[in-house]
Amino acid sequence: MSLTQKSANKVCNGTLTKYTFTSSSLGSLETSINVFLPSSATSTSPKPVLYFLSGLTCTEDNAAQKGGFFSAAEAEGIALVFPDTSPRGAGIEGEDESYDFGTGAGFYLNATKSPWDKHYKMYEFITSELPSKLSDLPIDTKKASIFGHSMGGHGALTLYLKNRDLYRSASAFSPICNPTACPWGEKAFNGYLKGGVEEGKQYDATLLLKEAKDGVKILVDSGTADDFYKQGQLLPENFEKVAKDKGFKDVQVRLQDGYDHSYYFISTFAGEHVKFHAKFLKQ
Ligand SMILES: N[C@@H](CCC(=O)N[C@@H](CSC=O)C(=O)NCC(=O)O)C(=O)O
Repeated sequence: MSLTQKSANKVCNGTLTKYTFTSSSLGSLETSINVFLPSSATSTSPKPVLYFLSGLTCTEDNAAQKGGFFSAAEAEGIALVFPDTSPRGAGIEGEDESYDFGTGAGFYLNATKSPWDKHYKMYEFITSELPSKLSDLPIDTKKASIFGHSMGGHGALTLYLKNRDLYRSASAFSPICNPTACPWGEKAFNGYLKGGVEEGKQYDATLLLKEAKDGVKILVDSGTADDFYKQGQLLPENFEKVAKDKGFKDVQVRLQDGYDHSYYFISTFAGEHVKFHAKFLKQ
């Protein structure tokens, strides 16, 4: 087993375990994940998995500690995996200077610009290396879905739309829906990608949805009192317009009255999101 266990806590009758391992995708840096296993998970009854991608400044702990996902995951018999949001300790100059680039802000892409391209490969990490690391756990990684928050919502939507064979459904809380058209996305793509925003189009959920074949299963929730929404960082209206234009019946974009960008919002709708994915994971 290449996972090193750091802690384990019983929660909602299941178990949350923190593991570390050395990641090849992230240039041989150590990374940490939290894994929730429902009490029904056994080697003879492995459970489907729902990956949660967190937002800017987060580690693997924010959503585990504040998301409120465990009760629904236990009831549905679904494992949850919470990875970190970037490599840590790459030693790149400027890596820790801002909250929205570098450490804690990997943007779930594969960097192509030096010096970021050696370590900042969160796309490869989540889609390929992470599932392989779960092989000794009672998890059926062939039954997988993905969700996330803000930058992690962008990650969930784009990884799903680019890998319909890997994930059955995607959902997101306050996602960055159209990163080629907002300041956070422009900064990330210009910083990590040789081709800048043009190269970043391959990581833009609204643009990917335009090219998607029908059958997409997506739930998006954003709050009307979210300052980042008001500043035009999230642009759910652009994503919704494409879904409507394409006639995608299984794409829901909901604006929730009075909710902000915080984990209070996420925890309010956490159970609904887990149940949304359970429909597809248990088919
Ligand atoms: N200036 C703030 C911005 C950081 C922030 O709000 N991060 C959000 C995600 S934003 C989009 O990806 C977050 O989830 N924060 C952690 C939390 O536990 O709430 C700052 O630097 O804090």
